[in-house]
Amino acid sequence: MPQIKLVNISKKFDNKAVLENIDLTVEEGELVSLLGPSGCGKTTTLKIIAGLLEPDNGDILFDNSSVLDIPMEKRGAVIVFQDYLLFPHLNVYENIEFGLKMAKVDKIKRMDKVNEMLKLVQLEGYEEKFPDELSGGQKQRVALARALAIEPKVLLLDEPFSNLDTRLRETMRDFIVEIQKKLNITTILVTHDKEEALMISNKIALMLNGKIVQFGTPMEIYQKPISLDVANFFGEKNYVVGSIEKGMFISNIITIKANIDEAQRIKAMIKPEDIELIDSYEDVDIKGTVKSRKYAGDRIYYTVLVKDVELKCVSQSSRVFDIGDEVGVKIDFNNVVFFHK
Ligand SMILES: Nc1ncnc2c1ncn2[C@@H]1O[C@H](COP(=O)(O)OP(=O)(O)OP(=O)(O)O)[C@@H](O)[C@H]1O
Repeated sequence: MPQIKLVNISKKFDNKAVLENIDLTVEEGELVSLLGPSGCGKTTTLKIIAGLLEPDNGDILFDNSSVLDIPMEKRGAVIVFQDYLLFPHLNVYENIEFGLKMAKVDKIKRMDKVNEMLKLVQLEGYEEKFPDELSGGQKQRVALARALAIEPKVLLLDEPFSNLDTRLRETMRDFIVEIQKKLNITTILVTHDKEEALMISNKIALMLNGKIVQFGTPMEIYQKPISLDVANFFGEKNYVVGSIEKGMFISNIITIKANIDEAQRIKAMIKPEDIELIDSYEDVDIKGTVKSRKYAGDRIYYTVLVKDVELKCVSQSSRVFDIGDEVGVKIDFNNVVFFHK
């Protein structure tokens, strides 16, 4: 299964830049997510890799050879779209068989392959069913089986879970990751769901406005965002403004070590989950007052006023505080990230 390399890919629609200088390397057998908000160019990137669209500039390499001049059907990359695009007049067997027929694979081999795929996606016994007799999860498994039947080198998944309810979404995620690992197939998945990308990817390419703004492992990208835009994409954060003097970040509410150059205005990012609230009589340096509380079952969201700074925090502790309570505020300083303002 090949390594995929996008080199300086750009694309315009109606004179509007949709992709700008995209560079991306997906190693053999890796699952990489293209993550980003609606309209940032994820699907366009996927279509360019598959050969459904041509880039205006740049190159696409599979194992270091350009595939730009190779037509879609010979490129060895298949896309599974979010609406599955099953043929409604063909049954499950015929849907899975379709690509093999197009490739003129002989009948016995087709039968073997379809049966292998039915087993892989656990749909044995469903051969005669038509798409409208299937649940969303089953349709998706047929679409996956149809895509994998032709033994592609590259699997491209466009929001494959977005039409499924939460429970089924989790099951299908695990299922796809399992199959992807089993076949060791190089896979690129498009999603706007940050949690999904964090949970299933080897690496994430975060796209904003037609550019890849950060590429890294889920932990790198979440813990060490390189910009405020990246940080904010992953949810609400606290920003405390201060300065750097002699290796220390100094602000109104915290003074901590910071290994960055001296600067007058710096923002320290503190994630809500890195703040713990404790009873105020315990031994803590920072104290505050609970301003608001939102109960979300397994978590509680609080805002806490520390001097003139309002901090958001999320707690999974069984200790519940009331609005107006005086609390101790413990911050995990190891996870603080600094940005120049
Ligand atoms: N064939 C086309 N002609 C003109 N504009 C297009 C075409 N395809 C996509 N676009 C535009 O390009 C931009 C990027 O679209 P794309 O589908 O790649 O985004 P996306 O990140 O996949 O978004 P979504 O998650 O909503 O599908 C959008 O502004 C879209 O309107």
